[in-house]
Amino acid sequence: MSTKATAAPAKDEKRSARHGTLLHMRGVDMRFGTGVHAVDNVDLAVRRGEFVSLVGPSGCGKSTLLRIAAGLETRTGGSMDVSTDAIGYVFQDPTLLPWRTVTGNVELCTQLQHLAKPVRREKAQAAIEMVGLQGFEDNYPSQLSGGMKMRASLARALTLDPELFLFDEPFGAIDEITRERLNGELLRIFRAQRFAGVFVTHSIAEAAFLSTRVVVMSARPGRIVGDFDVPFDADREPSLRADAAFARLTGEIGECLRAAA
Ligand SMILES: Nc1ncnc2c1ncn2[C@@H]1O[C@H](COP(=O)(O)OP(=O)(O)OP(=O)(O)O)[C@@H](O)[C@H]1O
Repeated sequence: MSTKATAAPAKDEKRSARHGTLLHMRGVDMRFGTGVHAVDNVDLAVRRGEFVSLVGPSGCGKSTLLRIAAGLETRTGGSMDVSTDAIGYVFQDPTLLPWRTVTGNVELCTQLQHLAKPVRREKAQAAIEMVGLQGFEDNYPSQLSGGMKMRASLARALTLDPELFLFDEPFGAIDEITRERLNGELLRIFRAQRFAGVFVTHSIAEAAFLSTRVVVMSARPGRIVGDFDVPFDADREPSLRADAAFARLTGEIGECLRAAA
């Protein structure tokens, strides 16, 4: 999918794809019809194998930026290349259909793509196993915990084999222990799939634990005011959160965030 607004889209798109850049925003701006200036002149490039978290004060335009990347919202300025059609999006809410089982929900996207039933069954089962929901295939959403619903939502997006995976604060409403477990599982999936990830969160610790880069946005209109490389190995254990280097990094990100608020 390309949503470029510049004069030479094909050339730029090929250049981005060659460098593995799946999302490239240049000077992206968003002013809503209500007069709210949500996003101000954002430059953001995300390559395959990068997991970029966006942190920033509430209302600074993080979700808006993600929705623009997904093509759910049309920017009012700047340009953007998205060099893939395989985009996964996980919302804050699991958005499961209550009348469908876990398998039925996970199959939904591939069903909308008109994939043959055996193919979508196979993809759904693989995704269900990837998120650790095996044994619950026939359960309905009302029979699942909040964490399990989120796993099902993640599995549904995984069936699309996303190359660009966008997450809008998916674990915000989940208790801390389950959230840490889901962070570990998402990291494992990222290591296996190597998509380009953009993850919106309010938690600095979650951002630093999951990401290869943490981008800090200012208060609205959201601008990028900090971009931190995360130096830890891809193979991260929960104990990393207690590491002195981890505390130093989250401290620096927190300082940047406080100055930006
Ligand atoms: N469709 C819309 N029409 C008008 N204003 C909107 C629309 N969507 C978002 N906004 C406004 O744009 C600003 C940015 O909203 P957005 O949801 O992107 O912020 P956020 O950083 O994700 O917030 P939070 O961290 O609280 O979820 C807010 O002031 C919001 O009210």
